[in-house]
Amino acid sequence: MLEFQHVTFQYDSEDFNIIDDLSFTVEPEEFISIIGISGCGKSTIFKLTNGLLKRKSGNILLNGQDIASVKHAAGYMPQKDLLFPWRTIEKNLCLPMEIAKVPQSEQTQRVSDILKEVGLSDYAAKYPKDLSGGMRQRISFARTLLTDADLLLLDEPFSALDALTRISMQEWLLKQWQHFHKTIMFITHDVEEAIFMSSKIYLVKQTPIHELEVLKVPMDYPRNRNDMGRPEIVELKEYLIDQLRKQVII
Ligand SMILES: Nc1ncnc2c1ncn2[C@@H]1O[C@H](COP(=O)(O)OP(=O)(O)OP(=O)(O)O)[C@@H](O)[C@H]1O
Repeated sequence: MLEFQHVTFQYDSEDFNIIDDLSFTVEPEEFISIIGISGCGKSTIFKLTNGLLKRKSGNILLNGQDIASVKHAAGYMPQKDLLFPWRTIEKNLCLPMEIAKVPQSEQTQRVSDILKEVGLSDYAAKYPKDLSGGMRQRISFARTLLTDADLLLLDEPFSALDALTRISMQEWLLKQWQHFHKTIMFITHDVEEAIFMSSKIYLVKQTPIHELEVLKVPMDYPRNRNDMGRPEIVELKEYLIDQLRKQVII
């Protein structure tokens, strides 16, 4: 379980706490989405979770331990795939293991296994430019899995994809989540995407972020897009849009 306990954070260049006494929990193996308007501090929550930023006060615990002391605590997948264009897909996937000095034979085996899992075995020797946007995001997700973290932080991973690829990637990611039993925290601006993917939505209602409103999505897995038209889902969608719209300054 991930626990934020009274966490406060301030950027050096700002004169206020962007995260202000924030507490919340995420249960193991859940798929949750964080939604909020642009610039409200969603990515800051991720950067505090993966240790890129240091909190001013409070605790961030993973299964009861200070997250900073947990090995391979969180895997991070950014919006852009960040694959090196001069490295093959296999070599891109090996990179974190090269840094961790994992033996070569183990690297090759693990990359071969993960490529099979994500359905891209035929692309090991190709370069990122040979892959579509959706395929590159699948590779990027595979690289996040290779961190061995149980908690995956996915920061708007599908925002640059066209609408149809995005829909198939959503379905693909849900299958991966169910297969690998990871805890996923997912940032998106897209209310429908958040509802379709998540068991719970964590809504940012104000900046500085003092609390997150947690809304349960009343749909079972596996998800069916036809259920998106059910009255309680439409009601949830309208509530979320309404809450976000209130905060947008035009
Ligand atoms: N390194 C930094 N130094 C100072 N301020 C920063 C820094 N990084 C982000 N901010 C500010 O903190 C606020 C929150 O940023 P953050 O990236 O967490 O928001 P976000 O909700 O993820 O935004 P978006 O949805 O647009 O990606 C923004 O106003 C941003 O300008």
